[in-house]
Amino acid sequence: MQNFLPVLKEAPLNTLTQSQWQRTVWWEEDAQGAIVCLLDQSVLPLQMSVLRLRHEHEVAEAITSLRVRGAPAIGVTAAFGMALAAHRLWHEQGAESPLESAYRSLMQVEALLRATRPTAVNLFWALERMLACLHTAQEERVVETLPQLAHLLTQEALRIAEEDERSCEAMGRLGADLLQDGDSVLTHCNAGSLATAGIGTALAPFYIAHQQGKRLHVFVDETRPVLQGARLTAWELQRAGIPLTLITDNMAGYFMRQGKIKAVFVGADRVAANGDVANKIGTYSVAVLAHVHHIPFYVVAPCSTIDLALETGEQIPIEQRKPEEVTCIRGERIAPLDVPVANPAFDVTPHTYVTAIITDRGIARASYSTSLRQLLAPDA
Ligand SMILES: CSC[C@H]1O[C@H](OP(=O)(O)O)[C@H](O)[C@@H]1O
Repeated sequence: MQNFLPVLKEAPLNTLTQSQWQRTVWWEEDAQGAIVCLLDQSVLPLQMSVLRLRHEHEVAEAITSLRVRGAPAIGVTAAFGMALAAHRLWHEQGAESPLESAYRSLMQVEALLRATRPTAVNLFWALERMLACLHTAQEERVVETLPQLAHLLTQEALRIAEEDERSCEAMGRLGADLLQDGDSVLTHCNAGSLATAGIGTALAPFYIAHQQGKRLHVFVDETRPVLQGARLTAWELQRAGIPLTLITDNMAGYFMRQGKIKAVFVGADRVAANGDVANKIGTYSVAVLAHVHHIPFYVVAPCSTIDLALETGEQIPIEQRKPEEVTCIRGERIAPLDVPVANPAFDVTPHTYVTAIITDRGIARASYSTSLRQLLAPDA
């Protein structure tokens, strides 16, 4: 059920509670069961629509269709999807339904959610957390009934969401220390509150610096083909009162050469052990341009985005998305019929172009093979 709300300059906040208005993904329960609530990012900024999902298949579709997107946000959403499935089984099969069949069903749900998108490692990190919770419950008989299992999974998913909120704040504070009053910066895609359960990754330093009174100007790459910059980052920054200039992706070099860009801040979908970074397509081009112009290129990513199991970025799977994202804009065709199309959704920036990786546990600098492992060490 979607409730479309007109997006005015300031939408009617009484339509949504202040917290819902700020949030990307959240959890609700009612007499019929549980609900995964999502701000539908596929229709922003022209429409403000809250999706209220009661089935894990709807959650999987929301991730695949980018109604919710952004590495941390899809991890949190998938975790809620696992908990939602447990609540659905409980309400459909009854509180006394045997746990063993529920465990089998939930393993199938995990496989469904795992298959939604291949690049952002947060999705798999969050599902591993939920699987660990499930296996512990099963092997140590932590729970005796399906309602207890549903509650246990819900608490784990809520912890994942709360941890992401805190990690966004931590990255924001560390990143804000790298910003001076009057800085003009550039960002690519959307790595803001819409991409997380908190205030964002790459945009978090801008929000914190703004709160600290530092005057910033943000150049926002529109980020073809899905336009996360034009549609989502511009919307977020405008609502936050942070001055911005929206540019097309092919303008970044022009403004760098004019000396208009002091630093670049981007998010990440997966960081390999050597510091290679997978992020939205076009990030590599921005990184090379920044390198040529001696502009610091910062990656902002929580430790849940770092994949030490992959030695280099060459091993990161790159999602290939449907041609219509390139040949159409909002359903309007802009290219000839049957034209051959390539649509990789991400690229990999070699660590040599990365000035620093700002994480929730600290700032990693080269050599990343050492610094990232130190940050992720259990006793760090
Ligand atoms: C904070 S992660 C944001 C990250 O995710 C985006 O990809 P998508 O919109 O396809 O989910 C993009 O790579 C952002 O940097």
